[in-house]
Amino acid sequence: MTAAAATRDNSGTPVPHWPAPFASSPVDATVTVPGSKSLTNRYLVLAALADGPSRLRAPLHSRDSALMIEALRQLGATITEVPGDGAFGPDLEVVPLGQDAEQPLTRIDCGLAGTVMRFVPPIAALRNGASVFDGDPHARKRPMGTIIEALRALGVAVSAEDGGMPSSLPFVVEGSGEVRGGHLVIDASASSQFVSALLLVGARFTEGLHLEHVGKPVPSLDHINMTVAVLRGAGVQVDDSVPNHWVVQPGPIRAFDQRIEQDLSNAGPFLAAALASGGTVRIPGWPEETQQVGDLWRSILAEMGATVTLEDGVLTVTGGPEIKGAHFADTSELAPTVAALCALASGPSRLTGIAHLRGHETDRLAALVTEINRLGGDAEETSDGLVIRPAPLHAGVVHSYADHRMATAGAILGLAVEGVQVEDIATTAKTMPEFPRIWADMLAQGGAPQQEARTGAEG
Ligand SMILES: O=C(O)C1=C[C@@H](OP(=O)(O)O)[C@@H](O)[C@H](O)C1
Ligand SMILES: C=C(OP(=O)(O)O)C(=O)O
Repeated sequence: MTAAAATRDNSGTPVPHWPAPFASSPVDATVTVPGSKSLTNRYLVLAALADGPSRLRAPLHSRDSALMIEALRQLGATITEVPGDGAFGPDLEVVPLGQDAEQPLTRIDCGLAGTVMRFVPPIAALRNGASVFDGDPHARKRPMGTIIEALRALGVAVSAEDGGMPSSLPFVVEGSGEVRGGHLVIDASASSQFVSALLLVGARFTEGLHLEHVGKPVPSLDHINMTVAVLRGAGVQVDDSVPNHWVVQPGPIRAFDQRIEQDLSNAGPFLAAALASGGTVRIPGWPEETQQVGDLWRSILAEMGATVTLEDGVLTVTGGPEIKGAHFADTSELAPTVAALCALASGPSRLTGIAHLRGHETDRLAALVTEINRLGGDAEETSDGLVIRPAPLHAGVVHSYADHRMATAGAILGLAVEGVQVEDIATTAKTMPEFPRIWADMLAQGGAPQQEARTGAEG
């Protein structure tokens, strides 16, 4: 896999690599992270489709949420920032999009956000007008065919801007103001987001939606369960009692006032710091009950040798003398963080059920193997995951491939291996613009003294 070229800012000037702080003693810190990307973008979609104004409290403010807000504004929703009590930015008030006369052509920038490129086209189908979808260069490589075919099967015209048949971004959705819905068969084996996208709008189809998946297993099932839970919370009837079938009854989506949980997937790198440094990290406000896949950190990190407790809403993770290798199936978006820990483990690890990570922000399996091995590690791709064996790591540059979770994986490796630099740490802005600051704060709290910043170098 070719490593990314040196990052440049808007004026073309090379941006120095980020010297990953090395933990010369165990971390001992309490950390909170911004709101969940998956919950923020689901609630934004539901609010745009709801039967009245809604409020999101303590939502995420990041590139992915900004792209979702802008996309929904383009489709006619009014979204306003209002003061709130969240530590990471204002609340959001959303006035849903109308169902008016013909609307002018609009352009939607999906960036690299899977939730925008998958969740928004079905909403555009309900709009009376054409919407052009495009995104970052790598977004054009992410799997989109299932959504395009699904909309066509529902009677919605989707074409390339030159009139051809697209199978990926960019494409044009010609909304006619309504979608009949009914029984729809799709292959969602490349991304759970295909299922979530259609379920989120299903209640607004005239006949509702009976969605059926056929093909290899759907990955990231926790994210579909999250979609079903938020829909039910907004009064939508969803029957998911038969595997691979979801039936959404037609009807209104109730307006809501909803506090967004912190992003438990993004809590992962901080919790991993406890293992990487043999220290302790506490996260207050850990939800008692959640649909977020990041709740799996409790079992994953325990299996890797940490002591994990959840008391009075505070998750405490303490690393042991060594990180244990393990076998994990379907770690979904947690996989890059898990892989970084596996590269520091004393025994071999296997990650399975994550073939679809090849279609994420980058081909994550190839990127992880390349970057772990670049530091002297021993990682190998399998047909559906990774094998990572113990090997002494050394200093070097970890490339991010515009992938926020590759950048944070580099930060974890840098805690345990002196002299690691991360190319394009700013890519963490996709879901956590505050990452470098929160990481530095964690290290400044005690335990590990933060290493002097080293001069960035091109690698
Ligand atoms: O619906 C969501 O919010 C997400 C679903 C998952 O996508 P895949 O099913 O493509 O893995 C996950 O990896 C992504 O980060 C967020
Ligand atoms: C796969 C991810 O993002 P997206 O929502 O763009 O698919 C991720 O955040 O790990």
